[in-house]
Amino acid sequence: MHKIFYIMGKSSSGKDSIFKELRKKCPQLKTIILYTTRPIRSGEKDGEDYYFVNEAVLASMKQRNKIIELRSYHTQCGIWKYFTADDGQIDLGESSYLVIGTLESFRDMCDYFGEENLVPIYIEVRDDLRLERALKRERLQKSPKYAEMCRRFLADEKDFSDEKLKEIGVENRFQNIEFEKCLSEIEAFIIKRL
Ligand SMILES: Nc1ncnc2c1ncn2[C@@H]1O[C@H](COP(=O)(O)OP(=O)(O)OP(=O)(O)O)[C@@H](O)[C@H]1O
Repeated sequence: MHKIFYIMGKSSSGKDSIFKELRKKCPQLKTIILYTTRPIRSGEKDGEDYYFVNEAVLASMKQRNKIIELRSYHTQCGIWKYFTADDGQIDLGESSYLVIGTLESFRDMCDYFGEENLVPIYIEVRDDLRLERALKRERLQKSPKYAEMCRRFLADEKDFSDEKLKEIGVENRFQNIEFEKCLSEIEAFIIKRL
């Protein structure tokens, strides 16, 4: 049976950046494209970063029991939902997968696919450095949303408390200080388990 390697971490810890590089280094890992109702950001592509859908599409998938996990965020710009759908993308008999998610979605994925089929990968960055990176990234957006950035930074404290990390059995923590070093550590960790 193949595995789902599940990348988690606070906002601006580097999940997306690590994910993108891992895809190049481990082409045998397939990706799962999540769905979101949040507006598309500069530089993102529909069907690549996410499937950007509206509430009507979500409601229709819900009605057909196609939602594996769903998270809602009460943001400064309204409620944004992110979800994984049972849309035929995932076949653990065929391949392993590389996915980014939250602690809650990790739990739901464990319930759906079996705990033994998921491997958590937790990325960490010191708070001051993480906030600096978040601000730098936000400044590059066409309409920076600083309030939302701050809300996420504060919410992370609760969402990724030590108790919660322990609860889901996160043992594999990777420090993203030097990008290349962090990337190689995660790559080696994955290759060992493939
Ligand atoms: N090791 C690093 N050194 C410096 N900058 C980094 C490092 N890793 C990532 N970054 C930068 O930090 C910013 C946040 O990274 P990224 O978008 O990958 O984080 P994320 O965890 O996916 O964030 P979010 O969950 O908020 O979308 C990006 O601008 C990225 O280029």
